[in-house]
Amino acid sequence: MASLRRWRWSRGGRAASAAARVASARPYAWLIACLLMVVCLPVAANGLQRIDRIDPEQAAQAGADATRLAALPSTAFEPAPSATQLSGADARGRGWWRLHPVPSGDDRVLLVYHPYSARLTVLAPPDYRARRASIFQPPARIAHSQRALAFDIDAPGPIWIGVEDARYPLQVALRSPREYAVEDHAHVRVLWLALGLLIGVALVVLMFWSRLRERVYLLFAASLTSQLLYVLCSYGDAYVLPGLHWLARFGVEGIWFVATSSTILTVLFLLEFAQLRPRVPWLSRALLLVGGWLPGLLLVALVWPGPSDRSWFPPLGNLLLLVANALAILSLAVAWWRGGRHAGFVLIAWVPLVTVSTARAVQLGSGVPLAPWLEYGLPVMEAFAALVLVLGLADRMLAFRRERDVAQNDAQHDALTGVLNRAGIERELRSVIVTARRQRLPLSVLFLDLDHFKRINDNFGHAVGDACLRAVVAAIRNADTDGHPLGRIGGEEFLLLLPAHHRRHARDTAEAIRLEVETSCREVDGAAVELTLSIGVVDCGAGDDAASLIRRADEAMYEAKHAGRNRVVVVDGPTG
Ligand SMILES: Nc1nc2c(ncn2[C@@H]2O[C@H](COP(=O)(O)OP(=O)(O)OP(=O)(O)O)[C@@H](O)[C@H]2O)c(=O)[nH]1
Repeated sequence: MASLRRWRWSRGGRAASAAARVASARPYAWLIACLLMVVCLPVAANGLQRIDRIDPEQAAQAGADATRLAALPSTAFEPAPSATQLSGADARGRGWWRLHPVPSGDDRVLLVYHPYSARLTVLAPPDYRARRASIFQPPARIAHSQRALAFDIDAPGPIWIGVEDARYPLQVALRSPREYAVEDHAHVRVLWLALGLLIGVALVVLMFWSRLRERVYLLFAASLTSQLLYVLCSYGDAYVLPGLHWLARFGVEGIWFVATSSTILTVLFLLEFAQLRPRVPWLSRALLLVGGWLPGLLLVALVWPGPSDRSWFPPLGNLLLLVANALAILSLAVAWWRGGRHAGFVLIAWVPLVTVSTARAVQLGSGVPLAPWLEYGLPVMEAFAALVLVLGLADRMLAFRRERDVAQNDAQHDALTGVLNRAGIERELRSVIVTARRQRLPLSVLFLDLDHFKRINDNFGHAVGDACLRAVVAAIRNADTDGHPLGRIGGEEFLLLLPAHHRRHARDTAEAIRLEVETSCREVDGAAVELTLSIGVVDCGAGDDAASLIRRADEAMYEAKHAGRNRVVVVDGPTG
């Protein structure tokens, strides 16, 4: 046994060092490394010499009675093909087996892994009294996870196991209590690492929804929660968790209900998040039918009172899941190909998840034992998908923010000249007044108006008039190299804000602008326009607000007009 453990650990060690090499080669190779570790979780010899399958009819006649089972003729037993699993159950998942343990003087634990829907009856030495268990009937004192149903074996001798409702061959093993504890801890670590991630992401997404009230967040959180619940129920851990043990009363039908609800919620989330409806209308309709409406009908049929036989459910449910998965991948691929960036995110998240969930559906449907990679494939890939989709949500928020910024920019800027529009410059003025007051700094405002602009339009046309407005803005920027806030507040009227400028300093800037326009805007677009500016300058007084500053600057500009245009007029503040 010790050499076997050494071999196992050296195998795990080689896998880990190989994984480390991969990790240095690629940035996301840690994920592959994690998967390798999971796939290479130690598998011990199972402590059994042989398993015999008992003829179903003769086992039924003997009932759950070890004495009568032991008295069956040798023709009632046939060696099972494998000494690690209870294979050969009938179509309803029923059967009886006799286990021959490897002789040992130590106490051991009989483990039946991943029982899922199976209900067990175990007759074991020394007393051979019937002990019944399933994940829906957990023992009163829980010492381990529900990964395996465990029965203490205190004495040598054959063990009898009766199974009902098994959906695939069950793996069995006899281990020492210590070995059981070690392997169970390894399992709990891996499982709860993945589930913890899922829970964390679901909570964060729920918080986002509580503030943003966008349906896509709610659907995402609901999809994650239902996936989490499915893993917890199918692994049996839900039934030992406080607040969830009541789910045990629904048995395996409860698991089917959760699985189908999870498919529906996930499909609704995909449709919304990847914007499949506008991008791939036909495919999204088909997806909604196969992944939404039909599973919904199945759910209604499942809870509908009537005949208790629900064996029709798993094949139908699994079939719908497989078709919905295929449709989802196809829809996402087409949407991505048509430029849907978020469909790309979902594809990256979904392909591994769909692969493992399809494999799980095939495993459940075909009755092959649960493989180690598949045991953790589902929770690990769900956690991976959750993380990628959070990235996708962040990307979606970024795209919305960019759109909002563009809209905000458009709303505050003049399309013709690119400077702030009236609303934009007034907002800026209110802000610089507050700052100037807080910092006890001066603030000057220039009101600039083109002289005889009507004539330019009349003589040269509006196109030249527009070009003149752009030329004036360029000239103002040339003269005011510090790029102070500039806005167009009317047809040919501009406002320039000069924070930290005293009146005299502002007058110099205004004069420089006036001169620049006069000299550089004589000709625009080949037209001899001879542009000039009349400029009013005021500084911000104690009693000023944005409106009074603009009004006083406008009055100063009018004084410049009346004084003959092409000049700068500075007026004193109301209170100095
Ligand atoms: N090309 C062009 N013209 C505009 C635009 N907005 C307003 N205008 C014109 O600007 C002219 C403004 O004329 P007025 O208000 O009479 O002023 P003015 O001719 O410059 O005369 P003073 O200001 O007194 O020197 C009008 O003819 C408007 O049609 C614009 O975006 N493009």
